[in-house]
Amino acid sequence: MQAVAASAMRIADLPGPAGLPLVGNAHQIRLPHFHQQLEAWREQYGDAYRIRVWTRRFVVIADPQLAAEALRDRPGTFGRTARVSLAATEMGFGGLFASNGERWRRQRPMVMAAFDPGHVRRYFPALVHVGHRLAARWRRAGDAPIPLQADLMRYTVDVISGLAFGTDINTLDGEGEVIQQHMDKIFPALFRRTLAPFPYWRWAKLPSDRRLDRHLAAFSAAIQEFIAAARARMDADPGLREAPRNLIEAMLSARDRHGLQDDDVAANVGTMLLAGEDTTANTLAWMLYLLSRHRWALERATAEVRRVLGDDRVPARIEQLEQLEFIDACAHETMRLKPVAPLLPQQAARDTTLGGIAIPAGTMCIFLMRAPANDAKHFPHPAAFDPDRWLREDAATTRRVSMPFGAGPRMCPGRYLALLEIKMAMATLLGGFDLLSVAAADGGEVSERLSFTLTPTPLAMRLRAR
Ligand code: HEM
Repeated sequence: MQAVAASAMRIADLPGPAGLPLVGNAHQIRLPHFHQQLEAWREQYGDAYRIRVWTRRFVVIADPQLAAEALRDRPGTFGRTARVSLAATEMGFGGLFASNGERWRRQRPMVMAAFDPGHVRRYFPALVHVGHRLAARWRRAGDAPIPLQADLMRYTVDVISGLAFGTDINTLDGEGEVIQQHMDKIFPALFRRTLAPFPYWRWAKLPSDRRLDRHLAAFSAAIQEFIAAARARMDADPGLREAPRNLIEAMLSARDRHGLQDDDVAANVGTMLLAGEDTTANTLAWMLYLLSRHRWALERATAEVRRVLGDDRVPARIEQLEQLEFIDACAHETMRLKPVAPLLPQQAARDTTLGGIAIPAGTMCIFLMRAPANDAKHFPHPAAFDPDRWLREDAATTRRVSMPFGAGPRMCPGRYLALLEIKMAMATLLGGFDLLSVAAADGGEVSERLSFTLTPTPLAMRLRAR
């Protein structure tokens, strides 16, 4: 990243869609389809253009090299937008994802340690246990349609609370009220608030804001329970202060030594639940949908799982998951076509230039992450579902352009866990069941909706136990 050169192009000189006097381009944007609108404008205006939403000006960048350059230059030059930070902090999630600068720097190593491959591998027996519960849940469903995303979210929340909080909340065996039903409302609300023209809810609350407050209160009570349980374990066994076994214990023991506050601990517990739930569950939902539409790939994936598992119906050893090459390729191909983060908004923390464009401090940049990964310039037959492109010799180039976990120092710390969870769920499903169908629960078309993450229309899955 260079300092601003006198010859740099001004944002006002970039091409972009014409807007109306007051609203700019706001009237052309429907939030659930914001990403598709930005991708369509990219076809017209190229890899760098500008838009205005009310008073806020955005530079939209779809060049993968420039995106990687900016994402690497964090926390110094770019960071999460002030809107995301503020809206998340107001809702109680001012943890790692929403922080910038020193506050981010202080938290990142702790989170990285909690999700490092060595730690995640030690958790594997508990993951096997959750896999068995998922299989049992699906066997209980029999021939009935399975609400795919809802079940997958039970799975991901059970995994994350076991791994990061040391609490077995077991929502997979339950049917009633679960923590996920609050998270379902919180994530989309956070997204809406980050793009709202002004923060009206600070002055007057609509009925939807009051409902959100109730969900936030219930969610916060659940978080406090995780923290209280961890405190009780640490009081009973003071040795855990020196050798914490999971993220929540690490944060509690670092609280005194590294100046973390109670609020930081709660904010990160909430952050991990949100960041770990929706992302992995929706990636799995998209993957099952795409496999159901490409029967040849489904058959190959099924054959691979059954060969590797032998007599097991649920994986018993991590080495089995590590042999699932084709499943791994299917996961990457799914994240190329349906990345849960098709765009990454960032705000410039200081004056800079990016690709010859002068970017003053405070400018909002939106990096389009899916567009280049679906461009014939970088990928032959970009619209095809072709997992083999990840197994070919030139896969390294493929990986440089498709960046589903982001890039640079803020790259997703949960990526190793996410891929392991994905393989565990897929092996449990294909090992123990035949996948009959995945379709929109209402019988209509399956479409994309952006609500912080890219989600499919609610899906129903049918299985037959082997
Ligand atoms: C398939 C699943 C997942 C995908 C596609 C995904 C994707 C992403 C992306 C794109 C980012 C932004 C990276 C950037 O700014 O460069 C991110 C950040 C983050 N992810 Fe994930 N993620 C997944 C699963 C998880 C899991 C399982 C966790 C663990 C709980 C997690 C925790 C986080 C956190 C805490 C951040 C913020 C990191 C920071 O700002 O330093 N994610 N993720």
